[in-house]
Amino acid sequence: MSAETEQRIVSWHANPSKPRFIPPPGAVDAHCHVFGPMAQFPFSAKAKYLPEDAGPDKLFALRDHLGFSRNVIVQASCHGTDNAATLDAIAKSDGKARGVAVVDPAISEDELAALHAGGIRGVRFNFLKRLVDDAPKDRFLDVARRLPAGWHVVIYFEADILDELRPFIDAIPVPVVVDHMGRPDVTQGPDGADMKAFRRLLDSRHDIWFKATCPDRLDAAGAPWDAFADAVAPLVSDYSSRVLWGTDWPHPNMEKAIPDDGHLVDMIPRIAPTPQLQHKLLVANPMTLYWND
Ligand SMILES: O=C(O)c1cc(C(=O)O)oc(=O)c1
Repeated sequence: MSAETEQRIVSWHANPSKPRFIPPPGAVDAHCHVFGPMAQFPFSAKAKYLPEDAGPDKLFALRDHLGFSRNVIVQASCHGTDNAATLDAIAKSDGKARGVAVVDPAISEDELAALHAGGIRGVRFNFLKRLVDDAPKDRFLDVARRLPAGWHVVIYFEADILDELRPFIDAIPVPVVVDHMGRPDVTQGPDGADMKAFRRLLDSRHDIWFKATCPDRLDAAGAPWDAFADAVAPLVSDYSSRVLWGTDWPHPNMEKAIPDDGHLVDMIPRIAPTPQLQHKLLVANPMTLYWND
């Protein structure tokens, strides 16, 4: 554990409200995480934050409270490349969760096959310097070429490195899912420079997907996150067949501005106003990527 994070932090709301929006049957929370429990699944020695336990029981209780049916559990950076906590949560989900792993690029074919059997359907490449020590593009591409059939790559980066990352993204030989839209400055509006650059990326390939997630991270004004709604609604409508939604629970690193998950769910009809869009965002799209077998 890194020296600056000795105290365990809580980054999630203790008592989230019941959303007014009722998700359609079969709705998937396609971006969430588990932390530990630490006694069973210790955090990585390289972790940049040390959270309190946020295990599968809490995650599945939240799923039910919010009116969702399934989860896609994304390996959190605090667990490094040991996916045991994520796999444990998937195993306890009764088939209602699938996952995205973080792997050492030297991983063997047998280990990849074991992850597949455990419900993993993608690998995550994280480029945020505050979360990971290094992001070796050549090694990432090497593992991206060896993934099991039907898998994709999830990539997390900030808007200011999108141009620099373009050759790398262009070379990924499987579908790509962009976490949190590559963190655009939503206060620039729907036609701002960041959204335009992100649209150019989406237009460059038809198999690049994105998560319309994290108003709490991207809109510092706080709930009801109007700038986020204004900037993101046109993107959801224009690229409705390749957009996903998730809570981001337990909101790693958000301990100073913890969002109410019920309020996050109430963002859905503002960025996806029709039942057709809501069904794509919450059911059809995530089922295509994660339950396509
Ligand atoms: O912006 C973040 O701090 C963050 C961190 C993690 C993680 O630690 O894996 O995941 C996310 O989706 C977002």
